[in-house]
Amino acid sequence: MAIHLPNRHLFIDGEWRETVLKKRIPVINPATEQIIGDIPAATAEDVEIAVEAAKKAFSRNKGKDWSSASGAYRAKYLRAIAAKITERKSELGKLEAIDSGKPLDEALWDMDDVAGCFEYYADLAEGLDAKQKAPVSLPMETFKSYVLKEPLGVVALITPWNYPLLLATWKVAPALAAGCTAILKPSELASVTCLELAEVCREVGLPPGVLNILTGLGTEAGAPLASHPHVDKVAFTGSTATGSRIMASAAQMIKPVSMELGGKSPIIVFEDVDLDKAAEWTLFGCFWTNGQICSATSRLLVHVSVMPSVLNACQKTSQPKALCYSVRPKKALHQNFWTDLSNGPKKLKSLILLKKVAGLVQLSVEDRQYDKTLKFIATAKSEGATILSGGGRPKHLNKGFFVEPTIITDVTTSMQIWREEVFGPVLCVKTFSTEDEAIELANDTQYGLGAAVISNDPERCDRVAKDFRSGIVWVNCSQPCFCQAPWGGVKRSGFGRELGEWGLENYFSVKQVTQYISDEPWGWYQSPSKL
Ligand SMILES: NC(=O)C1=CN([C@@H]2O[C@H](COP(=O)(O)OP(=O)(O)OC[C@H]3O[C@@H](n4cnc5c(N)ncnc54)[C@H](O)[C@@H]3O)[C@@H](O)[C@H]2O)C=CC1
Ligand SMILES: N=C(N)NCCCC(=O)O
Ligand code: NA
Repeated sequence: MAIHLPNRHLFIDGEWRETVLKKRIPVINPATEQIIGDIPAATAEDVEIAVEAAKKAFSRNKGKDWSSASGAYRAKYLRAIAAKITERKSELGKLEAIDSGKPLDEALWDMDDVAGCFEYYADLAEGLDAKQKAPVSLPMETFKSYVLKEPLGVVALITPWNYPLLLATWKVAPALAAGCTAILKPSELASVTCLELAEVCREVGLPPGVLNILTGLGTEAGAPLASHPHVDKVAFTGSTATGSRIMASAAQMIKPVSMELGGKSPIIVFEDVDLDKAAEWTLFGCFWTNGQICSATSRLLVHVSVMPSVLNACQKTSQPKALCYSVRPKKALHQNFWTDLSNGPKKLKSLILLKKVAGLVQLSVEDRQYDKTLKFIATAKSEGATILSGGGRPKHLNKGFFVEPTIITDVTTSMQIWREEVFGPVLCVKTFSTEDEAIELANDTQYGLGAAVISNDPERCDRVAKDFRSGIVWVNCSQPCFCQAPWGGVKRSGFGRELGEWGLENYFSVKQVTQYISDEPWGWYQSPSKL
């Protein structure tokens, strides 16, 4: 049962609109390497029209139609969007799977998270009105002060391909809840579900121009959007290199940005653990979503006394027949589980599917995720590391951008595999003997997004959680993510926090209103009437 890819245009000012230059980008199913459709390729010309639409929508009817309407009013649209996503969950999940290459059940899980995130920000939007005019206590009785939280304006939301609709939602939902109007630019490698979000917005009657969705290349659509003078803020998730480029262009206009960038996150496994649990979280932490998560715990630090048994358990668990690194109920594997790939790699949990760019998209070989991952593995080998398991393309699959889950040992801290983000299913392993040594190795990175500790000693977990230099810490788990809790990094993993109430603050400007409430003259000058 093949799934039909809808033919879409750009979504601007509440309507489908063909790109000015009529350019399109092919959509490739990474499981089959086949072109299964195409998406619009916006350019600066389209950006101009979309930004204008968002600007008008922000101030339409003096803001009463959106930006200064009540939070409760905006919440209704967010709830309607959530309901439509839920209604279309199975179709959207399939589209996400064939576009991004993630297993179908993971894509379906993402759709639940998308709907949940819209609902969550609807709740926060409803709470906004009561929180306005929050008083600020001042040290002088003759003054009174309060705070107004106002939407920042037109915001550009630029997102990557690993969680196409979910990471878009992490930005769209709070931006709209706050009263901003937005232009979303998803990744050219996976935009299909974001275009379906456009259709959802159209169906629920979101006021025109409130959310515009432009698909296209980073350089052709993303760059002119980020640098547009009428864009008041850029919220970005993606590579550190692109984040740096966007910051440089935003600096020209003193434009605020928030940055969710890469990572090389550690997971520390102490000697006091249950081996099965430790192995499962280690594998899930690095191999879930094909290892393509910015927070993947891709550096395993394991106590020297349990290293052989932990690795043994990991190797056993990552064999196709002992599939058990999903947090959901385990499913039996079909013997020929990789043969039906037409709907996406739905049963592939042990074989990891990677994205690759081909066709009309002009990117260098280095940017191709599949080649890049194999190159990382080859470099690790040439630098003297040992490929303990995996390390290549699965022999029985000759189509599709598949790479085996790979575990690498004999790693030193100067090796590329220790220092650089792979964004693929590659785990590198080092041992430690003391807690101090574990922390030092964990923090030996220019990144600081996630970090995990696995131990049965709660005090040790507390100490380690404090010592990690990261924005996210997982204790006795790795990767679970709740939209109520803050998400973001330190160091070169970026700054600013998404999700939770922090995610909403991203889209506000805070205005102080200070009032002089005394009847007495201020008294700095003599009263003119008394001169
Ligand atoms: N932190 C994360 O969640 C992610 C990290 N990455 C890392 O980035 C590497 C490369 O992946 P890419 O998809 O190429 O990431 P990328 O950073 O190039 O792409 C992310 C988004 O930025 C846009 N973009 C690219 N160049 C731009 C520019 N000059 N101005 C404005 N927007 C621009 C892209 O079109 C896409 O929408 C991966 O191998 C991985 O290491 C990739 C995706 C997500
Ligand atoms: N849905 C979960 N658990 N995580 C999403 C992480 C997305 C990221 O790479 O930024
Ligand atoms: Na794709």
